[in-house]
Amino acid sequence: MSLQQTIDKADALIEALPYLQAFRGKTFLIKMGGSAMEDPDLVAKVMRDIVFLEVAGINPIVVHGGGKAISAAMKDAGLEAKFVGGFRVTTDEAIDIVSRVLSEELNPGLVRMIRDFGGKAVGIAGTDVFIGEKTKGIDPEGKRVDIGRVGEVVGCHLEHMDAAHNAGIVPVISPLAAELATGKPLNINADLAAAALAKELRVAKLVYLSDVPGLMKDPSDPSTLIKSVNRKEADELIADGTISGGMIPKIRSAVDALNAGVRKVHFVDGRLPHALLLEIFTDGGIGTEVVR
Ligand SMILES: Nc1ncnc2c1ncn2[C@@H]1O[C@H](COP(=O)(O)OP(=O)(O)O)[C@@H](O)[C@H]1O
Ligand SMILES: CC(=O)N[C@@H](CCC(=O)OP(=O)(O)O)C(=O)O
Repeated sequence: MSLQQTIDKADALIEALPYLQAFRGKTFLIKMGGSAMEDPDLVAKVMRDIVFLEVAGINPIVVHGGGKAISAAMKDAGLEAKFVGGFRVTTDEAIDIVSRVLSEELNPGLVRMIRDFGGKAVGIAGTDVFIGEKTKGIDPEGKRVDIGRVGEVVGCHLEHMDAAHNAGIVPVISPLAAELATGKPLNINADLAAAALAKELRVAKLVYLSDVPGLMKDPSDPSTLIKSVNRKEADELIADGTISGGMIPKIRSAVDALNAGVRKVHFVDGRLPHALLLEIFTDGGIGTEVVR
């Protein structure tokens, strides 16, 4: 490596200086999408970036998804994965699979990775954090239909979170809620779970890691990345059909979180090495920022 290359490395650290100064002591909520969790090597790189944030004095909280892994496990069990309005139809049989995949496979895997990089992490079942109520799905004709054990978040218990925070441990939370009426588990869309907690904690940043470079005018063309969007523009992009599928709950909950006082929301490609650090610590960023 030439001397100049070595100096460039130090420049990168200096570019991060104002951000490190601004963010020390702040809480960031990072939603790790299931679509970015397929390759364990790439997931491990994200977890290493999270350890970096923690060492830099930021309090990262991870809420993870797992839609793809749940669908695969359902298929193995001979069940068909069906979605209504972006929510998984979750029968009594399916909720057991959802709970198992999230709590016994994906959640401990993320915790282990953080620990492997010398970080401290604790897995927290979403049922110990989120209080939920059953919700209906909206079918393509706009009708409300029963979709089983699916919920929306109506409140959060923060005791486990506070304990983790005070001990300097990264909480890793699954997207399940305990039903208010029965205490039984409800399946929660992970984007909504992340936004609910971000709102409750009024975090400085909410970051969605997914499998696309960010919000795009044409989802099949990365050169159409939208670098920055405000709440009004986001609504227009939903109305004109630019935003569809899994991006709808993300952008809706982003706007919701901003309305509730969250400072900034980011959409970043979780498969790109160091995307999280590049978005947070460089002047240009690399994904989409959603601002008020
Ligand atoms: N305008 C858009 N820009 C980017 N992605 C979009 C857009 N509209 C729809 N999408 C889709 O949203 C998907 C991300 O949502 P989802 O699959 O639910 O991810 P995750 O598992 O990370 O929550 C992308 O893979 C893409 O196909
Ligand atoms: C109700 C509902 O749809 N829950 C989601 C929970 C996981 C999730 O949201 O995962 P991603 O972030 O990978 O999409 C599901 O069962 O797929």
